[in-house]
Amino acid sequence: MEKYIVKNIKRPELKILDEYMDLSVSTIYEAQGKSGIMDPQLQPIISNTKICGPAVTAVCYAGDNLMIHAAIEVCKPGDILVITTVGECIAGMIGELIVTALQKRGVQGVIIDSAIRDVAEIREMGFPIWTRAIHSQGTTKTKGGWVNAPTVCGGVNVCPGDLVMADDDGVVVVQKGDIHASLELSKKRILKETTTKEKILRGELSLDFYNLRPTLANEQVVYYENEDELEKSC
Ligand SMILES: O=C([O-])CC(=O)C(=O)O
Ligand SMILES: [Mg+2]
Repeated sequence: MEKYIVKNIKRPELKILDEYMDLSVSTIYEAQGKSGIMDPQLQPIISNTKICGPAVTAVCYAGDNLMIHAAIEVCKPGDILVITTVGECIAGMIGELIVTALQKRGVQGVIIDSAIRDVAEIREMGFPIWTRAIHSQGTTKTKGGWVNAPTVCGGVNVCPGDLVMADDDGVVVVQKGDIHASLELSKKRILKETTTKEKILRGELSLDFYNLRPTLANEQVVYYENEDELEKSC
């Protein structure tokens, strides 16, 4: 299979990325019909952080980070580098030095379906990464692969230029062609949740406004007035 690097990709407009920043991973995932969410084992190394931007992808061979070095040159400010490997990999594919280079290019953050190292330093640098593992084992820089090829990260298809959002809840991907529709659906969901929250704050019970009492009855869940009544029935 031909190995390649695509230097220029189409990215979503900045205006729409700004609008997405008001959303969250869980909202987008729900609005997309419960899809696009990565494996929850990809965890953030810094909490209370949200990133949202176009995906640049790097596909490396396990234990070799040559294609990450090649990807750095292709990244533009605001990009999110999505790194996957051919073959399972728990070696520390990126560390403080690569993160220094990524920060210098204005990359917002990294999603990596393998491992990283130098975590204390990267936290200190305030650079957000969602990673499957942390491991000090080093890598080689000898094997060709792909930059800006379609890939699968954390179980989700990612194409270059897709929108990636990551926050404390995980990582979600919005395919390029769905960006406008997902935004509208997400906004609708936020409106609905705002109304629900207002009801909760007014003291309304979710059992009533979701009309869940018939469901409890259908599930044959029985109410007792107190523990004595329960004991008597046993
Ligand atoms: O150099 C590497 O291969 C990974 C690393 O530790 C760094 O980027 O600092
Ligand atoms: Mg290092």
